[in-house]
Amino acid sequence: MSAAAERRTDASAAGAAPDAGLVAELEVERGGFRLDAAVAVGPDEVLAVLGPNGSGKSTLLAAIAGHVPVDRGEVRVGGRLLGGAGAGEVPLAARRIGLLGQQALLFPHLSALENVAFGPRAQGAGRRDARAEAAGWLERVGLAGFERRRPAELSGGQQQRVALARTLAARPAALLLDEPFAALDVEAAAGMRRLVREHRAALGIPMLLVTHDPLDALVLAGRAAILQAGRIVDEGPIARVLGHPRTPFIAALAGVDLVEGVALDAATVRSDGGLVLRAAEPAGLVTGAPASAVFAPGSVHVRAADAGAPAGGAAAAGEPSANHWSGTVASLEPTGGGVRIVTAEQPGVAVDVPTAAAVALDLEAGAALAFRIEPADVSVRPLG
Ligand SMILES: Nc1ncnc2c1ncn2[C@@H]1O[C@H](COP(=O)(O)OP(=O)(O)OP(=O)(O)O)[C@@H](O)[C@H]1O
Repeated sequence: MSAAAERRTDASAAGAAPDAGLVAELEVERGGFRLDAAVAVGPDEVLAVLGPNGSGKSTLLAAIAGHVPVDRGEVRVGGRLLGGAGAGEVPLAARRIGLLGQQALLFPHLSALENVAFGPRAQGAGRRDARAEAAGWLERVGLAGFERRRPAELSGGQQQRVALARTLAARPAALLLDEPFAALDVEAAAGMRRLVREHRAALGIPMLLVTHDPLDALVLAGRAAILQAGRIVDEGPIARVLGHPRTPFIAALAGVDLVEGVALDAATVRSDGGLVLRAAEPAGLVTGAPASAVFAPGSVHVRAADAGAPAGGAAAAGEPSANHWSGTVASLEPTGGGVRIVTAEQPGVAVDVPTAAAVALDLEAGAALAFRIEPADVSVRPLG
């Protein structure tokens, strides 16, 4: 089995039979970059693909769609070989893998109707039938009456809806979306999100969604795979992947603090920076083994450090007590309804306080603060 296959995202874990959906195992070399990844998406499932810039998300989708050459691997939908190194003989149009990107990329010289009719025509439909089907799709995406307009006569949001209609009119067996909402304003993006959700559910086809927005993943997908430097480093139900991130990138995306260290006991993690975090429930940590703790920046209680008191509730022996720490303010950033505090002693840990608390604390750079978090607000896990 290839390294990619060993790391294949597991639709069966979500109750789906992977062979009935989209299964891709791919190795791609591209300008010094190497992608070695495998995904499995159930027949009626949405998998969100998240990852930092340059981690290979677009390359993964383009390789599945057959737009970049694949060194090794294959793409199957419903068990049919549709792409990959051995699929050279399957013409692109016959692969029936729909790819919708950030830009609509419509044919500029064709009307909206002719753009959408292109797929049915390429699949052998007669001119009249293809146009009737295209008109139906334009109506479904809310563009009845816009049939004769050229792309240049449509707004960006309307163009993207034509592109969605064009993709779906080609009756894809699988749908790949590469940040399709990124270039749209808030209202147009919300409309597109709703259309994608409705139509994908109606078609019952596997969908891969590349996004930078954790809300897109929450609203549209059931599972998420995290790509980093061309490899999938985490995969699972959205709630677990975002709720207890395994990488600093996802922790930042999900807006939580991730602290890595070693386990002191089954429920306690000590970071390299000396922070000791204990969860309310034992979580199967093995003493001395790598482990991580996660908490929301807003769940931390903050007070001014008592002059002359031991730092942050440290015990007499100098060992910090669990869930207490102290620090001096290194930076203060405004957040939605308050202030984000970062200390010089724990630069990787953000703490959020509401505006009223920030005012009461008289926050300023260099201020000495004491922090406390309830065990019930800490989640711990083994690392790796
Ligand atoms: N056409 C190309 N030719 C050569 N290398 C490319 C090409 N497109 C992308 N790459 C390289 O492949 C790597 C992965 O890029 P890719 O666009 O897949 O990442 P991404 O995760 O989608 O990034 P982003 O979030 O910025 O869109 C990058 O190192 C990039 O430089």
